[in-house]
Amino acid sequence: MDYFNDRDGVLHAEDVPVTELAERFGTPCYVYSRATLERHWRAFDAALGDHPHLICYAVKANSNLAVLNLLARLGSGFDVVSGGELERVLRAGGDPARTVFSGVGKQVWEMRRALEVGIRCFNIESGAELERLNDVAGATGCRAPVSLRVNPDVDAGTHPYISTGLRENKFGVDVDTAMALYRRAAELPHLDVAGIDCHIGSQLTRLAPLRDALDRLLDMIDRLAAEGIAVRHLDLGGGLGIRYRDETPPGPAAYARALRERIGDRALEIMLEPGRAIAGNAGILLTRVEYLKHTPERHFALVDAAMNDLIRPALYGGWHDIVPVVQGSPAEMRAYDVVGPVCESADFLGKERMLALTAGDLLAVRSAGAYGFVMSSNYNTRPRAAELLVDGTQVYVVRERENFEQMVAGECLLP
Ligand SMILES: Cc1ncc(COP(=O)(O)O)c(C=O)c1O
Ligand SMILES: N[C@@H](CCCC[NH3+])C(=O)O
Repeated sequence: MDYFNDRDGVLHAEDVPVTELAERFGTPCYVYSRATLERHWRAFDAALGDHPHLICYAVKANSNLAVLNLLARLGSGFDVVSGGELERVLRAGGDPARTVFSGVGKQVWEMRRALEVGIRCFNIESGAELERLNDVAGATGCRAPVSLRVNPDVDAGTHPYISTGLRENKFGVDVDTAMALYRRAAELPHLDVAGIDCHIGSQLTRLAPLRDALDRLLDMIDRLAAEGIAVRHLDLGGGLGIRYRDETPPGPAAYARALRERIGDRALEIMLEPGRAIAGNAGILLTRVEYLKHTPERHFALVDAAMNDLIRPALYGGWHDIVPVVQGSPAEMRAYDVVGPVCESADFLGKERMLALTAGDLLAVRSAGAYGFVMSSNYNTRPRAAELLVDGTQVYVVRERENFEQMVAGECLLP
């Protein structure tokens, strides 16, 4: 079931014609489907069934407060990577006791704040960070729950920019270093060894690398137990891919089966940090064709969304389906490069897409719910787009389009 689908030749977001959204709220804008977000979150939760578990949605994928709030209401946990994301979770009604803190560069203020609100666990990525957290916790008069993020050196088979579990990546620590750091953590007075963690990359389309990583972690868990260091949870991070084009990634059910099989009867709570798999296909970017431009080399559709709105095509060569909102155009079908107004040749949303277009047509860029708005910027002093959330026939403006004053707020002229 796709909650973005054609009805009578018009793309709908749940029960609302997307044409109506464009008319009422303008373009470009992001449109999210509440039903899709819920269905995806519940699929993870159901897949782990009665095994003790916590789904910590990766806030970075889509951090809109309304999105976080609806997941919090389902009972979701959260994975944050900054003090800012932690504040978003709190503002959205998320439970700090279900929140884990990942990331290689946690600052003292971020650690302090996370301790103050009582987060579930710090995913520690280096020896220096471990020592710093012990000091901060000591000064705060508490014990900090920790996991070590293991870099298992497995090839996740994804784009190099979003691969994180290889030795050359900055993330986590190798197995031997992690073993030594666990011994150190067990000695430090202000740390509580709670779990073990890894995250090998994003947009994974095969289970094999996840299984390999899991096997390495389970082996470590058994060795640590033999040394008297008991970890209570196993956090395998996020990473499950989605279908942008023709990928066939494993779903949460297959993933959970593989996990439970291998974990066997070890008393381990399972944590997962899915981001893209929950939000990616729950959103579209709506844009309008401003001009058509035909050159001897190419046909261009110049649209009102750009790389500042959706940077994935420019940054990773990310492929997003681009579909007309209204079917049945009489215009000639051509291979269009769909490009924005930004002054960069990397400013494209898609290349050589077969489309029948007329200026003024609406297009939907699909699979834009994750790493879309959150990676947007004001480059070329373009306002960041509005975000809408559709729930059946209801439409909520969950973030207004920026105005010029907001874009220059905090800047000043020289005296
Ligand atoms: C530590 C961590 N957890 C979770 C995620 C979420 O990943 P994804 O959106 O691929 O599920 C990421 C991003 O890749 C991450 O770095
Ligand atoms: N921003 C990336 C994913 C990054 C994952 C971050 N750990 C993307 O759009 O594919």
